[in-house]
Amino acid sequence: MTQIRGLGYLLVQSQDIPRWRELTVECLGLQETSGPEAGALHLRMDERAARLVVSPGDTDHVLAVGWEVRDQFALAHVGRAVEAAGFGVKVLSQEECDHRRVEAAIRFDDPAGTPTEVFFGPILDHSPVLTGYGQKFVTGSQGMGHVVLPTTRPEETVAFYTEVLGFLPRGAIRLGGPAAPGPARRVRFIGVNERHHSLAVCPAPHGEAPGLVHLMMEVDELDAVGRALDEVNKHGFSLSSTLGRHTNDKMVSFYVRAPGGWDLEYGCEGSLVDESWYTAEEITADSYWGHDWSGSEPLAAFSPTS
Ligand SMILES: Cc1ccc(O)c(O)c1CC[C@@H]1C(=O)CC[C@]2(C)C(=O)CC[C@@H]12
Ligand SMILES: [Fe+2]
Repeated sequence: MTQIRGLGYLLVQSQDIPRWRELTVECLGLQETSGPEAGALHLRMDERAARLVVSPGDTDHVLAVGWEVRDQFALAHVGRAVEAAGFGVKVLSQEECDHRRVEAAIRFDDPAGTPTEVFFGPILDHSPVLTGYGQKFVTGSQGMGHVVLPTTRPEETVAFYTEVLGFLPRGAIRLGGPAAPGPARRVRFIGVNERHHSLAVCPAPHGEAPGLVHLMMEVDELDAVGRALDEVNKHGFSLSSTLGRHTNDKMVSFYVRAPGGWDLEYGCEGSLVDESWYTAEEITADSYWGHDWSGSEPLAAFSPTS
């Protein structure tokens, strides 16, 4: 049984904070809030102080994927398991924890090179959550959403999350479709709670920045997804994929290119997994309908010139 309860936060760096604000606040309806870092964009989705923080910098890349555990005992347990697997673990200082607004955290790189943190004790903000469309973000026991990580070492990366951190396989899709020539390369979906996947590991040709394929956030109503889609188009953001419904988690979503060459997936109606009966399946289409990727600009993780 994994100690990890869900995706807790995501910290990224970007050269273009104003455009990030336009996308997340004006188009997607996240709440901008105050925070410890001057010049950074602190974004609220729920009662947590901030779920997504975008810090200004010279390059665009992930600073930390934050996984949440129940308490200090679970954190110690995970730290020991990661060290025993031969990975260097750093305990974050009080200052670093204050910056993230958590009680305690550890940090290590996963086999893909993703800066990974495990924490407990998020600090809450009890003021009303003011979202742009009156929508609620689906978080709570399902965590803040899911991330898809690119990796040049898919086997090691999946083995790390499943065997060291105890994440659960939640199926796969073959890249290039079921009849692709050569050895099968799979995107593997991995979960830790009732959300179908909190993580997906995507084979990628090279391992440089930004270190992310996408972040998915879920809202509680289709109208918010539609309204966000209108605003994304109105504000001239590049749609990586049109609206569609996925075959595995049944989510209705679209994908928009964020500054930095990776995507934000914005959706609703994700299904819940019942671990009593679930078995990992291989899907042969990413969607029942929609999700036209043909207008997508290349992902930074896939283009050799990034
Ligand atoms: C197939 C699928 C199911 C549920 C999801 O939340 C989800 O993001 C996906 C798509 C995963 C993946 C991706 O994000 C990058 C572009 C990919 C690699 C494809 O070209 C097919 C699968 C896609
Ligand atoms: Fe996704």
